[in-house]
Amino acid sequence: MPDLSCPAEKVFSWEAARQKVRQVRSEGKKVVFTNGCFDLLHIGHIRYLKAARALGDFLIVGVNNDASVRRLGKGPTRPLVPQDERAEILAALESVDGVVLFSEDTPLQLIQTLRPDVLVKGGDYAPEGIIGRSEVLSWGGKVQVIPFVPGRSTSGLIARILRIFANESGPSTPTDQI
Ligand SMILES: Nc1ncnc2c1ncn2[C@@H]1O[C@H](COP(=O)(O)OP(=O)(O)OP(=O)(O)O)[C@@H](O)[C@H]1O
Ligand SMILES: O=P(O)(O)O[C@@H]1O[C@H]([C@H](O)CO)[C@@H](O)[C@H](O)[C@@H]1O
Repeated sequence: MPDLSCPAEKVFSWEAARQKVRQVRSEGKKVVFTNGCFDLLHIGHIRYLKAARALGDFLIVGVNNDASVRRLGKGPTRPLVPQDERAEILAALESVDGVVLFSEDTPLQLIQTLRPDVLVKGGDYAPEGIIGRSEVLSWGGKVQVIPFVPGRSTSGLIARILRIFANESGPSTPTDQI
């Protein structure tokens, strides 16, 4: 019977992530970095992470810890999914090679620690607004924006669930198409 309580293999401490990235780079491979809250995963996340992975050989994802998400202003009830579960869920994806939690307001310190070759965000960000952009460019890296999957967001998913179950009795028929 597998130990279901064990932490995901691909969830790294900062130091373990730094060493892993150093090993990957020593093998001549390209390290891609992205970051986010990833509270309730949706198809936009999945396609974006798959596209990010295709930009290199090793994709490491920085994930805001719970306190960081709460300071981001996504709402007092966010995140819905606790940090260790958000990290383990992402680590289970084939596209993701490593996950690192960060407690800061931005991933800048983590980016400076890992020094990725490619920094990625989704199309909801303009290139010039991506934290860490100038740093990555300064060491010869690239910054890429992945096209946005329209109509897909965690907050949109939450709003849809609230709309459908507003009267607590839930839908008698599917009244709210995606
Ligand atoms: N629909 C989408 N298509 C492509 N990338 C996306 C999409 N939604 C989010 N992303 C990317 O996923 C990463 C994590 O974003 P985040 O967790 O904030 O998702 P979200 O759906 O926007 O959440 P929320 O609605 O709570 O703000 C970011 O880099 C963001 O650019
Ligand atoms: O999930 P989000 O809200 O897309 O992730 C945020 O991204 C910010 C981004 O990197 C700014 O360029 C980051 O500063 C913030 O901490 C969240 O990770």
